[in-house]
Amino acid sequence: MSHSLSKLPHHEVHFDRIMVAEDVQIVASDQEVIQALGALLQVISNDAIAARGKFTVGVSGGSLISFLTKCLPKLNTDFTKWVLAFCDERVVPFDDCESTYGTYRKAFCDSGLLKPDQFIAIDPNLNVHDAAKDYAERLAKVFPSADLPSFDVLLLGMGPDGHTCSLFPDHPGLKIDDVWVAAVENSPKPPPNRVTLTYPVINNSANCIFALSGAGKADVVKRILDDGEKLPSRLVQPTNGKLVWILDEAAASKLKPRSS
Ligand SMILES: O=C(O)[C@H](O)[C@@H](O)[C@H](O)[C@H](O)COP(=O)(O)O
Repeated sequence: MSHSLSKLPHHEVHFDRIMVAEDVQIVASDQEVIQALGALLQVISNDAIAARGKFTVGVSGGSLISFLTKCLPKLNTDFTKWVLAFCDERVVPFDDCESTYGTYRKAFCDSGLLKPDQFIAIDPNLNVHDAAKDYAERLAKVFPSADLPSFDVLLLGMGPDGHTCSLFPDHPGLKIDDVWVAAVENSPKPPPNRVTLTYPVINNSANCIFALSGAGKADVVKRILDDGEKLPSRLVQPTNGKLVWILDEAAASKLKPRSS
């Protein structure tokens, strides 16, 4: 079954208004971001495992990895039931320092917390277009007979330009809504060749969690959470799922005061 352009029901993507309630958690520092992220993962993973015998999580690169290295080892969860896929991935060899899977494997498999076969990794030997198609087929094995994958949670980062996954401002990937995984050839954030989940998959997740820290994100956090600017991270609008922003005070420093 190939998730080619014609395969998916056309997913109307309306972003003219913010449709989901979002939970904005502002905590003191990145340490508390890590704690809050861990607390959510503990609840979501145990609920998923109790309900379906497995926990499907999409992970991102960047600073999220260091957050997870600090919080995952403290979780009380059955890691053998975790299935980890990538919200986006760079199409480079796994031993390249830019490989997100390679970084996760070093961080979590060398320590024995997770096993390599718990990760749904890309085939890095394919060109970026074939890697995207192939990745969709790999995801289809995790979500058999599903029109769209429904992850229990996607763990998202956000760049200072408001990108998330490998969906960048003014980039054609933003409009791709009839495949599960899109190819990105000219990412403004190196390396250039990536695959990324598309919004139909992202917005079909039961939970989307942004975990951000640092003053470098303050401007774009304001543009998104106060001004509602339609940057890629703002277009994360889970249709039936929950949207959570975990921000430290530095990242939230330009936000208007919010009622708790
Ligand atoms: O592999 C990637 O590049 C990421 O998936 C990317 O989307 C990342 O989440 C943001 O660029 C934020 O990165 P930082 O958290 O390091 O700022």
